[in-house]
Amino acid sequence: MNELLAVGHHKYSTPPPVVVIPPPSLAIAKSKSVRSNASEESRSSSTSSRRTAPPNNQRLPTDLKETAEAEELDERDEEDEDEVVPVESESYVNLRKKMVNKHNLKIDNLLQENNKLCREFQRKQSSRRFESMLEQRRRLPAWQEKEKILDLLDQCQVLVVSGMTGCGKTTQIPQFILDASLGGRAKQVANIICTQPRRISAISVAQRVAQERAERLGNSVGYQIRLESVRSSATRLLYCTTGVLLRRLEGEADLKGVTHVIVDEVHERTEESDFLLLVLKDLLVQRPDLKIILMSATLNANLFSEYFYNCPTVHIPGRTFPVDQFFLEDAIAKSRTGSPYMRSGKQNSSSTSGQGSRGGPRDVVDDLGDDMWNFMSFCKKDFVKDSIPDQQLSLQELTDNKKSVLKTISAMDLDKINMDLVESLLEWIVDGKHDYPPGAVLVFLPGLAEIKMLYEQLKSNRMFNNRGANRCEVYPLHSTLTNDEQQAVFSRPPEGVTKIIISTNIAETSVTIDDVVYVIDSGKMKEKRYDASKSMESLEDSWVSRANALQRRGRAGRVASGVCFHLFTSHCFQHQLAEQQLPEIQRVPLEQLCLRIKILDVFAERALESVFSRLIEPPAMGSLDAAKQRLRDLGALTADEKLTPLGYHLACLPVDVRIGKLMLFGAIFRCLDPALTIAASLAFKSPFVSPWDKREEANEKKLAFAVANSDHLALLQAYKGWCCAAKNGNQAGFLYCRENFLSWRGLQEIASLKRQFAELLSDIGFIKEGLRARTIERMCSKGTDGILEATGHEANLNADNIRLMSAMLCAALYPNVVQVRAPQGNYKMTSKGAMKMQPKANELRFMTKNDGCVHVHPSSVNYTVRHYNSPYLVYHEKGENEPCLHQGLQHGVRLPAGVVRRWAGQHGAAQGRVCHLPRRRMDPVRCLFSSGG
Ligand SMILES: Nc1ncnc2c1ncn2[C@@H]1O[C@H](COP(=O)(O)OP(=O)(O)OP(=O)(O)O)[C@@H](O)[C@H]1O
Repeated sequence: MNELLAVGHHKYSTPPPVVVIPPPSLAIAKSKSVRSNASEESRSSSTSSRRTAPPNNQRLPTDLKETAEAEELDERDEEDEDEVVPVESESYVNLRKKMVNKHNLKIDNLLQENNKLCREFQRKQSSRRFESMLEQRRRLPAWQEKEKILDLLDQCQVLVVSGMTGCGKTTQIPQFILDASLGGRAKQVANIICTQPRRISAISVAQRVAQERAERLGNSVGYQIRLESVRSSATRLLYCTTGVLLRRLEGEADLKGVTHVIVDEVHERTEESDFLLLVLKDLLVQRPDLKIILMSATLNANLFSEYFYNCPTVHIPGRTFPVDQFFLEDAIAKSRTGSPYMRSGKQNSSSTSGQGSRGGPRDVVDDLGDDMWNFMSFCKKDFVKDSIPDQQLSLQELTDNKKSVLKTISAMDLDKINMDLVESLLEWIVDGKHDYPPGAVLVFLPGLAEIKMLYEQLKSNRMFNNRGANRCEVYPLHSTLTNDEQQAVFSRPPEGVTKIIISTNIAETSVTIDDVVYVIDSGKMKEKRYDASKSMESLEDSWVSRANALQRRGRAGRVASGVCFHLFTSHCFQHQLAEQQLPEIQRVPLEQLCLRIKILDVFAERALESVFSRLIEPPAMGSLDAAKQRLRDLGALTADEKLTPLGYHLACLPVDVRIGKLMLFGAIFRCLDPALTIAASLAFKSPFVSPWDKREEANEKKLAFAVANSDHLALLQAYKGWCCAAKNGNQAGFLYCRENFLSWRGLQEIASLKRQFAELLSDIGFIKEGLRARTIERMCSKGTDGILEATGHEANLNADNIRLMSAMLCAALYPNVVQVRAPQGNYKMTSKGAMKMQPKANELRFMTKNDGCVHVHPSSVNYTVRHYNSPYLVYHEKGENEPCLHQGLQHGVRLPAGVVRRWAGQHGAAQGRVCHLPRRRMDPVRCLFSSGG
């Protein structure tokens, strides 16, 4: 196995290690001199008339040529006919190949290109389009701080810039640096990388900046995201995702040729950006000429400054346009809605929410009297008009008004997103019976499921479904859409049509949708959480932090004044929301990060503990020890913390390491499709559902899928059955789900994740190159998810080999092994003599190496099993604090309080092959093969 992985015999992969040819050293000018030239330039350009010839007009021939070029450029500007830089497909394999080739670029070419850029920039000053954009840019608060920022960058290596949303950090600051350098000599032209947390922002910001510079994207400004880039040899300002820069650092540790790295939205504290800061901190010593700029919302600027040896900070005061901020109480008053999510008496008594518990403020309001439903109808009829300001209401009306709002809030389940309220607000906005201007609406919901739910709900409302007049265009926006689909949200609707964008938090930072006037913030988001004691990662719905809420509000008011509705109370905003999210690094498993650290040359030889301790806010060292142990058990890391070939490949897969291992084995052993199905369900959640009142029936159906004592294989059977049923149409698929207690939405999610996983494997060269999730989706025919069609017969030769699947699961989940122990045995006398009786299921004992006795969970297909062919099982997850409950692949099923939140799942390994598994550090796959599998 090690050989397979090391030699990289998967035909598309570039094998480790990468040999990087050192690039020709480019003399990077000290920015001091860049600035002095630039200042001169800006002085000269401001004093001279824009249309007159440059000062050294005695150089006639060049001059004439330049004038002609200038005219040509201006014409091109106005006619929009410059050469288009094609969108390139940058698979990870490609990227590595390119990184090696790139250094062959001659320094002469670079200088020639720089010269051209400087000349073009000169001429641009007189372009009408450039001038008009400049007018707009000058009005942004960031412009007031331009000189200060450039001066500070002259003097120091690191700078933190903070400012309110929309003040111009992302679009302007990189341009200040670039423009200053373009006024200097060719040798001193800056080469800037600006990281963005998400691909949508990398693309849209690059597009905007190119527009501001009156040029085509891919000329001096470009972008690069995983699998796509628009850039050319002339690109000197590259917006890229943080992940892309980290990848680049894998092969190009010193970022030679780059003069500035700008890390945008550092306050988001993603795992990647925290890690990038650590890498850059080390790089500063190696590259004293490299400048680093950290850009952050107003919060937390000091933390970053302290991390970089108390570097200076610049705060950009002021914001662009005012945004009226409303909370739940105002939203209800405006929309006058009732809600099916109201607490019923039953819900009330079982409410787990702190806000809804008895004795809380809601109960006080409940005591106000009237039956709730009567009250709601009263609300709809007699509510005082919105348009009348509070001051003009009688005391009676005012009290009734406030009282009714309080009563509605008291009746709502505040832990749920009230889609009806969202719909009512949208009706209120689109109806236009208010004083706000027309404009697009951006709705923030936590995830894809909620987006689909609202989308469907709006489809049955005449105002939004366009069955009558064409009044609205509704766009979903989430990370699994293609770039083109995501870009659609930036399009302008026809006059009189309202654009409604329903988005996850991917539109929360750095994105400007220029016609957004209204923001509706559900107050919820999906957050990665990790329970180190249980080794369990999950994606949970949680309340946003105040910082998130402000970022969401900031999506309005960027080009005109705006309105934001938060669907939580002002009290909740002020007193209950956390100020900021916990940094991601403290709530995710650390295995992936360990691998990514080790893949970088600078850290390869260093102890992980010393690297982690230098992070801006290091995670608990206990979590690191657990992560290292898991990686060693998995065979990804050696005892002396070196990456194994498996570890190397896992480092390139941004998924949980066990899931990654299963995906790699699926590709290597040519049973890709089933491996991806299981991997996707491990990463998402089990599609099996178990309604409270039909648990028995649901369990029976699940047992019918059981194969080889395996929950994983049961799931595989269920998924295949669904695909088969769906061949007869969607309706048949639905029916199959209903009959078999499967979640249709869950199966859809698994299908979608499978396609994304296939893209990742293709990206690192383990399967056909160039596969994209969306292209795979287009290959779906009735009842398929597109994987078989896209990856081909060869990759799935062994897709029906259950024994091989067992072996792979065993290899991927090792060392999560449970030993099954039967009691000494009772004997029964029969006519043939004494016969050993099979033990009852509850007499079996399940032992793990570290936890002692554990139990199989009731939802597992193994719960009632009395006899196992093999005395060993492997599992995905278990509860550490409840050693008698053995947890597994299923997620999200609520159990009685105080027990566990996830259910068990286990996989029985084939008899005979795994008997040596518990031996320390034995490679399970080798073990399987050596025992004849
Ligand atoms: N696509 C666009 N169309 C029109 N105006 C835009 C566009 N992008 C940016 N702007 C203008 O530029 C301003 C600055 O945007 P920029 O993204 O640089 O702000 P920022 O300070 O980085 O904010 P944030 O941190 O919220 O992303 C916006 O407020 C808006 O006025």
